[in-house]
Amino acid sequence: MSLALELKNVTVQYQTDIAVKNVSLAVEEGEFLIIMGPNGGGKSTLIKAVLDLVPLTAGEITINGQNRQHSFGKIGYVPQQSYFDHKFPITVKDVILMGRLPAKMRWFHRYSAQDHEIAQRVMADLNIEHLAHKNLDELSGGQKQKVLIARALSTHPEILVLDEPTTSLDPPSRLQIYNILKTLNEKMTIVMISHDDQTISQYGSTMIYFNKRILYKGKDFPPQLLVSTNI
Ligand SMILES: Nc1ncnc2c1ncn2[C@@H]1O[C@H](COP(=O)(O)OP(=O)(O)OP(=O)(O)O)[C@@H](O)[C@H]1O
Repeated sequence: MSLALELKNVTVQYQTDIAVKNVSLAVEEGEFLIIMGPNGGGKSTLIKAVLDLVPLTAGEITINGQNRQHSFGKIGYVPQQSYFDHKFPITVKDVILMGRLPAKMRWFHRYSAQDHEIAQRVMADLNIEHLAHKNLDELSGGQKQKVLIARALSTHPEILVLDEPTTSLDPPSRLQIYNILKTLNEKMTIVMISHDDQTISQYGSTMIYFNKRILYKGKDFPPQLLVSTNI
């Protein structure tokens, strides 16, 4: 089995704060990796490092054996929902099309017929075609989350990275999102930050407990870790 993602001795430091400390991690193709850990423990920084959104202080990250800087389009990213200003007047289809924007955008970018076709297809896959012309702020939390997943899928990624995709969703909407992810996991590797310890047993193939470094990696969530590590 080949590696979808590999981190070797990765450190990320913000000014004086070390958020990720000398982390090494190998994620195999087809894994569903769940990252848990305390607030402020560096989980988001870890995935931002994978996405090339923060510079590495030390170490190396490869995506399918290639340096992370050559991974544009290979990773789909679903950020925390709070990233989006929900009052911003933008339609569902426009949000999904934005996922097709090239790494180096020109001033007047025109979406191609293929971009529109792909946006249509990912909306159909997630059963949200009927929402295409709605504004983002007209949607429920669960619908918004599906739109963000559709946007991430619009580049046909090999890895899908999600930052707490079910926060603030009710249990039925959570279940819908998890089931979508389970189906997607048949075709792609998934890396997801979650505070929902129910998730690991049913959906994740591996979990790590993270606080600046990996304190646990395995198949089960061990609650005693929270006590024994005093966090
Ligand atoms: N852009 C930044 N500049 C400076 N410090 C930052 C920046 N982003 C995060 N940090 C700091 O890095 C540490 C880790 O933050 P990070 O958001 O990665 O943690 P997290 O585990 O995702 O937290 P949460 O569960 O609350 O989302 C925190 O101390 C935070 O204040």
